[in-house]
Amino acid sequence: MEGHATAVDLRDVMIRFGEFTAVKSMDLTVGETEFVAVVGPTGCGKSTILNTVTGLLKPAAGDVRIFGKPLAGLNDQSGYMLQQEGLLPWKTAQDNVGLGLVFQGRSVEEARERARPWLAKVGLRGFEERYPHQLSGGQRKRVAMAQTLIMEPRIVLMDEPFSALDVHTRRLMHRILLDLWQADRRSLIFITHDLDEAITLADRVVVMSAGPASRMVGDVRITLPRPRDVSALQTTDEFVALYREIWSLLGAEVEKSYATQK
Ligand SMILES: Nc1ncnc2c1ncn2[C@@H]1O[C@H](COP(=O)(O)OP(=O)(O)OP(=O)(O)O)[C@@H](O)[C@H]1O
Repeated sequence: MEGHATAVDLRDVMIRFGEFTAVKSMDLTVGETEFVAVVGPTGCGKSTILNTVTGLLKPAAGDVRIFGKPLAGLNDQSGYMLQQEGLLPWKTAQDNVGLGLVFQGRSVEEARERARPWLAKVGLRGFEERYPHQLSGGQRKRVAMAQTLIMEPRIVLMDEPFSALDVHTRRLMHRILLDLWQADRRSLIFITHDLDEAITLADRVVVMSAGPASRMVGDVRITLPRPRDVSALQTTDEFVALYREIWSLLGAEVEKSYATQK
């Protein structure tokens, strides 16, 4: 594992909703500068795992440690970016980016001051005064990304953040995310259905089995050198070999999941 310290350490975690066992036994470790993607069939418990890392869900069994300490209550070291970006429609891009700072008690002026360079970092200089409905889907995602990262969480959690975007915009988002992450490496857990996306971005791809009662079935190190050229990468022999290796694990689980949902 990369990174000197372990940021997230889930050991034999079981998550239940009443009588329903969503996750039977999950082990997941993520280093403090490591980018880990989690893939698995629909309903296997990927979001459930992220919610466990945030402290929103309590495991029925097992251990959750954040930077070595057992997680009690909410994880105040994590920042969460969801699939639905949740921008406030009545606030401008810069006020949406600064929202977390205002919640923390900073003045609106200070929040705006600090939001502006973040908008520039995600390529939205000049868009400060736009409202969410005046932005494209990809631009709204960039605002949401800045809104998460401005808080400088030590652990960044992303739940299918780009799944609603077209393939070109998604690739642009990959480039922006990798540039930001490489400039200031954090522990990052990225949930996706898209194996190309997982391999393009991550240091490791963790594969979960079909649910219910899912578990980890694979943990593959992505040896592709960084910095990565997201447009050229996917046709390289190394990428294709990694895709095959991981799909040999994931494909079987996806088939199982189809079989139970027919
Ligand atoms: N609050 C809840 N109450 C009951 N069951 C739940 C709850 N939240 C999730 N589940 C169930 O737990 C399982 C895992 O859900 P989760 O949303 O984590 O899956 P996922 O892998 O993120 O799915 P997808 O890929 O479709 O987004 C599913 O069977 C889901 O129906």
